[in-house]
Amino acid sequence: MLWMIFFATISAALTIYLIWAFQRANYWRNRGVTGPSFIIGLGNFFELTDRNRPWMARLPEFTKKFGKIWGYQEGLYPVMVVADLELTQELLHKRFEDFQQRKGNHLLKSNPDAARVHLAEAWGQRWKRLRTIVTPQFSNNSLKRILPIINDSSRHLTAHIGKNLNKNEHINIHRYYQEYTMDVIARVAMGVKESRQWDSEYPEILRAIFDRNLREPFFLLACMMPFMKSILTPTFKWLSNVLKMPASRLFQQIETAVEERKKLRNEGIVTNDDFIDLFLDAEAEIDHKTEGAFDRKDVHVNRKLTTDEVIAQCFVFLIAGFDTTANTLAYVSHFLTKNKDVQDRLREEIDQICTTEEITYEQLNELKYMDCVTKEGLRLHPLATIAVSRVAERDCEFAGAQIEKGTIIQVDAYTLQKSKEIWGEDAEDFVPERWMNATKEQHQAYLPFGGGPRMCVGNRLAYTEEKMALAQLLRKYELVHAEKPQETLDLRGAITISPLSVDVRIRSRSN
Ligand code: HEM
Repeated sequence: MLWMIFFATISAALTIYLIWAFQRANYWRNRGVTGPSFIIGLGNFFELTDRNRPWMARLPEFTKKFGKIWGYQEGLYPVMVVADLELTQELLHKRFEDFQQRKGNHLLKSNPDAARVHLAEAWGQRWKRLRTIVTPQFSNNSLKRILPIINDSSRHLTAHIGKNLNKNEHINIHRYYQEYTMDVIARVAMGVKESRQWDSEYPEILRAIFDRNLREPFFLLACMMPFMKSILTPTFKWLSNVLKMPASRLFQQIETAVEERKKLRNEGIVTNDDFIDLFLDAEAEIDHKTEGAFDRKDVHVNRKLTTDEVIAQCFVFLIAGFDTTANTLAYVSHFLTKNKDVQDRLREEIDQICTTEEITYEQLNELKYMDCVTKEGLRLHPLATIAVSRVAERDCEFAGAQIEKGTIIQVDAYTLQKSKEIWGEDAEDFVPERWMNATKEQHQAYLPFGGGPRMCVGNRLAYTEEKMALAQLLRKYELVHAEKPQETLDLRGAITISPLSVDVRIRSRSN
């Protein structure tokens, strides 16, 4: 009898689920939006999680086929892709109140009122408060204050790379950049006292986080059964603590660092001037309770960050500061080995402007051709565009379709950044000079850091690190391609997009 009740309950639940999944499968068709075919319930899950064929870099294939507006499914979550400049402006800038949050990981995204919410996943009033507190840490003054650290870490990077000088074998320079960006962010955010390139466990932990396989049962179930999230997420987090998975190891390390710092501060010992200290001291200047657009009456708003919030912000900065900037440097290095004329011109500019051993903030700002080179690298490889997405706050109209609250809109930045309509016939080529006379439309179509109020908060830190590393490296060495030049790079990743390897030989300067 009990068995019968059990089977009847399971069959009823399965039938209800299937009816619902079938209905969700028609979400885009009912709205007249086309897109690739998918498996009911799973959606395009297997394409999205294929690390060997990064989904974001594949969006242009489908945009070409289905046009500038199309739809796909992440399990049962409907996603609209837009590759249209006006719609992108509308999404990111003009209709911020309708589209405040970005997509996030369906399994791990925290509840907005959870204790450990970080800036990238918060929304509403909580986001506004965090953003107000965090933004000053990336101002000109703050960047000037941390410049000696960036200078020092980039000199260590140059020394490490220099060990391969004039050798015949090539190195994968991407790994060196990962050590460098981790070094900078660990020193700036976590108060690590001195450079620890090739002697820190952080890069390994971070690599494991980015390289993790998203085709895991928990993530699959979270996509297929959003209603199970309240069980799946805590179970997964508990398991990852027990199994000491990389993200939870990182959280534990940050937790220890923050607790130790609090103890020292309580004893009156002033230690660092890093993000931990700044966040422990931070207070928002505005009382956001009074801001209508972000008012969520049931949320208790405190102007000081809690310890959990400090830990969460440090976590997101380590994650965001490590991989993105290292990838960017690796892509640019690839282009510099392929375009010797660009490398020579850049070195000339560096020689003219960076005349002192310690490179200053003002000198970095004067490197105009460097600006063009770094921008052009990010134009061709925007690498983090998965974050340029928004979620509808309410049922509303977008791109001519009536969409439901919770619908995800993903910008196809790869198409916009390589569109011949916008960039001309040489859109696919590496031409830094184009940035000297870039049009308004081109600036709008340049989205490696997203756009609008949620644009990447760390973009100026990323540019500063990148320019400093290239200036230090190129004034000493020449980057030459491996014996067998890489025409194109093998791309990998389901979150950000990384080159599998960027093979470079290091030579003494020829001039
Ligand atoms: C080349 C390097 C980088 C790239 C390409 C990049 C890219 C992005 C993108 C595309 C977004 C989403 C923007 C949007 O939704 O409109 C974002 C957000 C964010 N980035 Fe970056 N990023 C980089 C470096 C950094 C660094 C160095 C940090 C901090 C140390 C950082 C911290 C963040 C944070 C906290 C957010 C969330 C902002 C918010 O939601 O208010 N990023 N980044």
